Amino acid sequence: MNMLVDGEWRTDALESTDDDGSFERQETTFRNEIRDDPDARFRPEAGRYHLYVSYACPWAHRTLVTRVLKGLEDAISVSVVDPYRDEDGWQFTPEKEGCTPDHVHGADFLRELYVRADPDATCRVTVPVLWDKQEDTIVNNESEEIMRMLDTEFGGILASEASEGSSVERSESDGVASRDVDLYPEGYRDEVDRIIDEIYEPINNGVYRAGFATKQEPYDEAVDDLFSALDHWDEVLADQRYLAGDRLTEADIAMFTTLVRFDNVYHTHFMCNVQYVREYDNLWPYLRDLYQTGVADRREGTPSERTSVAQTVNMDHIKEHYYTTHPDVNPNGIVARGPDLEFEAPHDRDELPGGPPSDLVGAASADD
Ligand SMILES: N[C@@H](CCC(=O)N[C@@H](CS)C(=O)NCC(=O)O)C(=O)O
Repeated sequence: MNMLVDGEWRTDALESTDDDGSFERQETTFRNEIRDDPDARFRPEAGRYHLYVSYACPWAHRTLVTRVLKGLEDAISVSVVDPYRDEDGWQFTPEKEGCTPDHVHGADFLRELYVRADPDATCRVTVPVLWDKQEDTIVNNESEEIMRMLDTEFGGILASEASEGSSVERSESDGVASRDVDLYPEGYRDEVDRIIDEIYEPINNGVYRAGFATKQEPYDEAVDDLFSALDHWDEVLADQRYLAGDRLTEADIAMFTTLVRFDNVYHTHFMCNVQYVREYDNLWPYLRDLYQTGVADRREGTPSERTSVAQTVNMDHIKEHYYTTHPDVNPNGIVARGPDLEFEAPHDRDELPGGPPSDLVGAASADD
């Protein structure tokens, strides 16, 4: 396994699969918080923070979806790494489609930023990374915590942007600023936390447990857990629009980034092939509903190109990453062709109670 040990890049560090063949995910290391509190070390400020992501990574993808739904595109900048990861870890290859330079330091490798933040770092070099340009360090590299911070701590920024002249104009023309989107609403919080926790092991991490298992038994266990959890949520979603009921929440974002990769990658590459998501009666329309959620373009009444969940999905990066980056799983690095999914097809989920927060819209409901 490739990781930093005392600030040095090592390609011979301990394995991530146990003796019994089960995949073990490592703990993340940078766990600071941005808080909307005058005494906090990291305070929400427009232009201060930067996100390092891979479009391929489901964990990083959670932060991108939250950033877009919250309207934080102008407040928090983003750099995108190359989807192909070799022995050198994540790298910046701006010449490649969909990738960017490291806008903050012009680094060649993501690991340089980890060492800059902690010269003695001993950890895996993972995305997402939330970087503080002011203190020149990593705030946090745990997706769930970053998602929560973007969701709950930046309300003041959006409100103040909206009260400035130019932002108000922008707000009226494309709905970017002053957005009423709370993805962790009062009254739903315990349920959202419970669901995020509940789906993590069998679903979000379950696909990896299946794909990286090196023995039959842990693979079987992972696949059983995964599909019983998917069956369960398919049933739940027959009567309610979202995982926590009638409101779109962070729990849906956590589920979305796994489901959207499922049929193209996990089904084949990770051998999660009991069933496709597109064969589920409710999970498949639910996935399309989330994919089509975005900010209303006020002229058209449909999600605008710039600010929708769809715009955060880069299937080319997703497929290239998984199929080419795990030689143990797919030694020849051939990228499986299909399936071609119609994420844009109508979903009829708007017939169920509830809907996206008031400033968001789903494409199918807008057509009605
Ligand atoms: N707990 C982390 C996990 C992030 C993670 O594992 N990211 C993967 C990409 S999908 C990564 O960067 N892996 C590189 C490595 O482990 O060397 C989170 O949720 O943010």
